[in-house]
Amino acid sequence: MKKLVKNDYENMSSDAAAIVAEAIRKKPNLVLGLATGSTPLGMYKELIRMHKEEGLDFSQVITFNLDEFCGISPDNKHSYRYYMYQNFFNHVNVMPKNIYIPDGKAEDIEEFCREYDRKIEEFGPIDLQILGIGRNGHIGFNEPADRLKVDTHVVTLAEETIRDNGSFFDDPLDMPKRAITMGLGAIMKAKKILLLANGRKKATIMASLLKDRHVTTKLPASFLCLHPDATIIMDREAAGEALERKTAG
Ligand SMILES: N[C@@H]1[C@@H](O)[C@H](O)[C@@H](COP(=O)(O)O)O[C@@H]1O
Repeated sequence: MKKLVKNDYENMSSDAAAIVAEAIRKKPNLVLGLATGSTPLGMYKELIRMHKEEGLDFSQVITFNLDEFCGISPDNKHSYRYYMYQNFFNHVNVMPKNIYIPDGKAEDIEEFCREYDRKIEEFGPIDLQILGIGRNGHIGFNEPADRLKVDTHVVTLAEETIRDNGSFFDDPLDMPKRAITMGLGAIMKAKKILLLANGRKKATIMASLLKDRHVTTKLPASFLCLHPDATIIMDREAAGEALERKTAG
């Protein structure tokens, strides 16, 4: 696993965007796995700038989002679909037919999950998967558990995740308790993985991930240690404890 420590959030974001842009220039019909949350916002902003100022072309790119809340309609401003359109898709030339995001309102959710995996297999494997990380080590919404699922599935969110995300809702009690997430299978089959982490609130989990070097279902991101081409880009704040522990030990 490659680790890059950048001075700040802006540098982390522009490095991530540069990696995405290079991949698209090499392969215009790139299959790109996308993440939500506050972490990749800077990367999306930079990619939009590159599209507008440098003509970065997304017209053949195929995107698969990692996750979506259950029971939330696509036009709900708290849905990840809404987030993706607001923060990225509305500002670049990704074709709507090439955008795949789990449907939190699917009537037959189990069948939807199977179909999502079939689509990933049809176009995939994912060439480049962008990931954030939860404070408990989740990737997508694969929460720490005794067993991690391979396929796209419905997950009951961890208390910590509900607390962390609840503040984005007008009433934190409206925060859905379940979500659809891509499983570890499609994530680990991605040819290249880029995990982004910034801010002090991620320092403890990054220290566990980088220092302990265990693979455990209790820290889903630890599986990235086994991936042949995974890179972590973090800012100094997120890397802080890992760097300190390294110096100390
Ligand atoms: N499901 C998402 C993840 O895909 C995201 O990476 C993570 C971190 O979020 P943030 O970037 O806001 O810290 O938690 C959310 O709950």
